[in-house]
Amino acid sequence: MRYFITGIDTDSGKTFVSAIFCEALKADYWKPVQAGLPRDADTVKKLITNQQTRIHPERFLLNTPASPHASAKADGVHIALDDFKLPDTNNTLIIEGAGGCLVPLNDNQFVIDLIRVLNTEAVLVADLYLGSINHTLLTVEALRKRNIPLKGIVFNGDANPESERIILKHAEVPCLLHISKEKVIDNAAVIKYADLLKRNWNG
Ligand SMILES: Nc1ncnc2c1ncn2[C@@H]1O[C@H](COP(=O)(O)OP(=O)(O)OP(=O)(O)O)[C@@H](O)[C@H]1O
Ligand SMILES: C[C@H](N)[C@H](N)CCCCCC(=O)O
Ligand SMILES: [Mg+2]
Repeated sequence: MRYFITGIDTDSGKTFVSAIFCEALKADYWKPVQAGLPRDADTVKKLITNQQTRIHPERFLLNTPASPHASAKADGVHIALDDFKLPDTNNTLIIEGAGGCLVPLNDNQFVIDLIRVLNTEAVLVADLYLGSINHTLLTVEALRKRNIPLKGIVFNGDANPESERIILKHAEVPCLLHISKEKVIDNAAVIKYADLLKRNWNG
């Protein structure tokens, strides 16, 4: 199985959630497009403690922390969907996107097109700021429109029961995990949430 961790925006918590999924499922990790440093792959490597997870190299490692289409242009590189080949592994694979679903890879193609061609289920990370209901439901609608299966939503941030209720009602998918604001993001935080995820996980 493979899961594409997407978010409702950049900085929604995809890397933290990817580390939690890798830890819970002892899964491999792949960030196909990294724009700027630090490498999310390095962050995940530091955050996990299981010995089974393998970190696969990025297909595009770009210099500028910007939208991949712009970051690629600055490096004189062109990203095309044909450039991506799934890493060679039999293990469960966690794939992390860049920013949200409609972040451009080039002038015509988006992260959401990469999710589709990689033929993966998506997991949506939704942080809970004011405005996130709209961003979350728009993302769900974009995934639906392209027939991309959505495994569920991970809510990230201080609990907001009314936001979560209305999102889940319309998204018609389960909440896989709820992450609170943590003082420190470290191995212990990842293990704590990996244990919670395993309780909710139905494979
Ligand atoms: N629940 C949380 N509590 C405290 N800090 C958090 C939490 N979730 C995420 N963060 C912090 O917020 C920042 C952004 O999170 P993260 O890097 O996971 O976002 P991202 O969605 O992966 O962004 P990108 O689009 O750049 O890949 C990081 O510094 C991360 O440690
Ligand atoms: C550099 C950053 N941390 C992400 N990797 C890329 C975010 C692209 C966001 C583009 C946008 O939606 O405006
Ligand atoms: Mg990230």
